[in-house]
Amino acid sequence: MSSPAQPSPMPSPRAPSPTLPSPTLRIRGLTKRFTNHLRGGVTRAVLRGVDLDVEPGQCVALTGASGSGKSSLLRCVYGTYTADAGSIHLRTAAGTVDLATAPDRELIRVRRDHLGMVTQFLSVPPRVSARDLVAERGLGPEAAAELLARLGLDPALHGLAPATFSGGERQLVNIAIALARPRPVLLLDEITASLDRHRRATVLRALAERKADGTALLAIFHEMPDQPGLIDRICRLDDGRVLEAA
Ligand SMILES: Nc1ncnc2c1ncn2[C@@H]1O[C@H](COP(=O)(O)OP(=O)(O)OP(=O)(O)O)[C@@H](O)[C@H]1O
Repeated sequence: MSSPAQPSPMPSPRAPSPTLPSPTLRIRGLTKRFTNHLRGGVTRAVLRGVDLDVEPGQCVALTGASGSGKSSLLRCVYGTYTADAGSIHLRTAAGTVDLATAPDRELIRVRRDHLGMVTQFLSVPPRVSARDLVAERGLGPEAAAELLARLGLDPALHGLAPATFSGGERQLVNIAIALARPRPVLLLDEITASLDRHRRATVLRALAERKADGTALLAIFHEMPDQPGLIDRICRLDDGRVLEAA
């Protein structure tokens, strides 16, 4: 696979859009317990009253030991896991919704228009090309190919379905799908872990651009990226709570 093209210059950071209410994401008292039914219903509290705000145009990096609950926190925000207690207010120009209690139909609408999540796993229908998967998000085929190329996916792969792609190639498709439709909040779960150094830098630059456009980012990183201007705050999950680390 060829090396990615020389990156286009980063846009100068702009102030967050004044039309977006602040904070975009306000989490209060978020609690999540898991019950092991194979062990007599023993319960383990993973999140024990998480408080966290993410402002428009801000990137909050989430760290913490393995198993500290970082992915669980993101999954609660995205609605994959239901919260046991607490609130997760997502504020957009269209209004505020509590993701902790929103009905499924509302969650689906919020995900489409306001809240994206990228994980390390690509789940896509078979026999649909990488370009079409990205284009389907409203971009059109040319812009989809441009985005994929910019992220560093070899153009020879654009017309192929990602089923046979390498881990890193699949991840680039995953990221392109998430970036294809701009949404005010992006949840990112270790999205650069399978990428080489060049592509990691390219993806981090693309995230910094989204941030400069006002997108709020809540991102799990095991290794803190050194992309200038990307990370505004580092928060650590410890004993089920979020501590401000920097
Ligand atoms: N669906 C689930 N059912 C039961 N336990 C779960 C579930 N999801 C997560 N856990 C447990 O919750 C704890 C936190 O897991 P989580 O994946 O959120 O941690 P993490 O901080 O993201 O870890 P890592 O850095 O290793 O990815 C772990 O002990 C995990 O086993």
